[in-house]
Amino acid sequence: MNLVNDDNPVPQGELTLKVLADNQSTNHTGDVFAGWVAMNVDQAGEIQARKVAKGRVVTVSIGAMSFMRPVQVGDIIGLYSRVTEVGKTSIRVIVEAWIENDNGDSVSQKKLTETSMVFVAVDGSGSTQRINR
Ligand SMILES: CCCCCCCCCCCCCCCC(=O)SCCNC(=O)CCNC(=O)[C@H](O)C(C)(C)COP(=O)(O)OP(=O)(O)OC[C@H]1O[C@@H](n2cnc3c(N)ncnc32)[C@H](O)[C@@H]1OP(=O)(O)O
Repeated sequence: MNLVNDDNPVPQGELTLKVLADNQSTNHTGDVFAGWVAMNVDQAGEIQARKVAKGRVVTVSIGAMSFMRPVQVGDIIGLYSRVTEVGKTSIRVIVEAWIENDNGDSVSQKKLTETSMVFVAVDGSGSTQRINR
């Protein structure tokens, strides 16, 4: 499966999180750094996985991420997520990040990145927890 592509012109999944790239998202040259995007992708995936686990989850795996375009300070990033598999204790979530800017008349959406993540349901002490379905 080719996870990173522009074949789908609209985001797939549920809008889970919206974040604004600000001055704290940049490196010393003023560019928004990939780690900031990855952190927000991780958070969106966690929010979606928690709904299934009905409790605490931890990230056990993050797939490859390619960044298809630069992010500018002031850009709004929409994080869309969908659950694709639920195991005994694990939840696979695909997260897409889109640059979404609203100029008042129209909203432009450009895909930034996409990845597949696996979260594991855990209890308060961090031990795996079976998911009740
Ligand atoms: C300039 C630079 C700036 C940088 C700027 C900062 C950058 C910013 C980047 C941020 C990017 C975000 C990055 C956040 C990433 C953290 O937050 S990392 C820290 C959070 N994660 C953790 O702490 C998890 C640590 N791992 C663990 O505690 C244990 O491995 C776990 C998750 C409890 C699992 O324990 P285990 O004994 O392996 O359990 P086991 O029964 O074998 O497996 C449980 C389930 O997981 C599945 N599983 C296990 N391993 C895997 C795997 N590798 N793949 C898929 N499934 C797996 C199993 O198949 C099983 O599934 P089910 O059949 O039960 O459904």
